[in-house]
Amino acid sequence: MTGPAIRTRGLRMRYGRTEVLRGVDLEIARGEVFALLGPNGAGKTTTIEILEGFRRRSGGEVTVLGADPKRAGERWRGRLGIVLQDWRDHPRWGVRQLLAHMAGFYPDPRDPDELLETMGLTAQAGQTVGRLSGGQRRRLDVALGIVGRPELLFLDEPTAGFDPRARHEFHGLIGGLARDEGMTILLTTHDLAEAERLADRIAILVGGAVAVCGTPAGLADRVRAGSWVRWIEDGTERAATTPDPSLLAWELHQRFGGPVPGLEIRRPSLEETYLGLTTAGVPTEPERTAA
Ligand SMILES: Nc1ncnc2c1ncn2[C@@H]1O[C@H](COP(=O)(O)OP(=O)(O)OP(=O)(O)O)[C@@H](O)[C@H]1O
Repeated sequence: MTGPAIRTRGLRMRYGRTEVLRGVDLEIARGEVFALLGPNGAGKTTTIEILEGFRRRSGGEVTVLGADPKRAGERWRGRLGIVLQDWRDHPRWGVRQLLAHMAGFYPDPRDPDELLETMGLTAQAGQTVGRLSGGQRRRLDVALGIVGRPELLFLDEPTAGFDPRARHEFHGLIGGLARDEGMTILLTTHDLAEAERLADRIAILVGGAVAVCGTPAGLADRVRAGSWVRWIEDGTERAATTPDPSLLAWELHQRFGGPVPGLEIRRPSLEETYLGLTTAGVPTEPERTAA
C-alpha cells in the first residue's frame, strides 16, 4: 500500500470551551519511528487517541493507514497495535493466559511464549497480572500491543516506570521492530534522550500545534543554534547569543588584542532548549533562533 502511514492536516480538538489542538499537521511515513514530545497537557494523548479512532476530532483531516479513523472498521483496527498510558487492568488473569487470549483475536499472531521471552517476562508467565511490578506490567502492555503483528504501533509513554536496564532492552526491541519488520511506530515520551535514540523524526507539540519537527540531528542543530557568550568590557558585563561562539570569541580576542576578560561560553543542552521551547514558545523558523 502506498501513501504515508499517518497524515493530519489542520487537526483540531476542543474539550468544551478549551481548544487543545489548534491545527496539527503531521505526516509519518510507513516504516518510520516518530516521537511526539511536548509538556504535560500539550495534547499528545489526545492526538494519538484521535489517530487510533478512540476519540472524535473537532476538525481537520486525518488519514491513518489509508482510512479516516472516524469511519474505519474492525479490519482497520486489527492492523493497529495500541499501548495506552493507563491500560485497563486484568489483575486476575495469568500473564501468559492473557497474552494467548489476546493473540487469539488476530489472524497471524506472534507466538506468546517467544514474545514473553523477548520481553523478559518468561519467569512471570504463570503469575497473575496483578502481581507484576510497574515495569513488568508495562512490558506486558507492550507485548499485548505487538502480539497481533500490527503495521502501525502506538506507544503512549511506553517506558514510564522502567528501570535503566528495562529501558535499554526496550529500546533494542523497538529498534528491531522498525528495522526488521518495517513497523511504523508513533510514540509519545517525556524523555528527550529516548526520542533522540529511537526516533527517525521528532515533533514537539506546543500550544496545540507542532512547534518544530525534524530528525534528531536536525532538531539538535536547530535548537542548539544559540550559544551564549559573556565577557567584561569597560567594566561592564556584555553578552551575546550566536550560532558560532568560536568565531565571536576569536573576534573578541582580536578586539582585546589578547585574552578576553571574564569570557564565558555556554551552549544550551538539548534538554535545556527543549524546556525553553515548551515553556516560552518557540520561533518557528530556524533562522530566528540563529539570530
Ligand atoms: N476527556 C477530556 N475532557 C476534557 N479535557 C480533557 C480530556 N482529556 C484531556 N483533556 C485536557 O486536554 C489537554 C491535553 O491533554 P492530553 O492528555 O492530550 O495531553 P498530553 O500531552 O498527553 O499530556 P501528558 O504529557 O500529561 O500525558 C489537557 O489540558 C487535559 O486536561
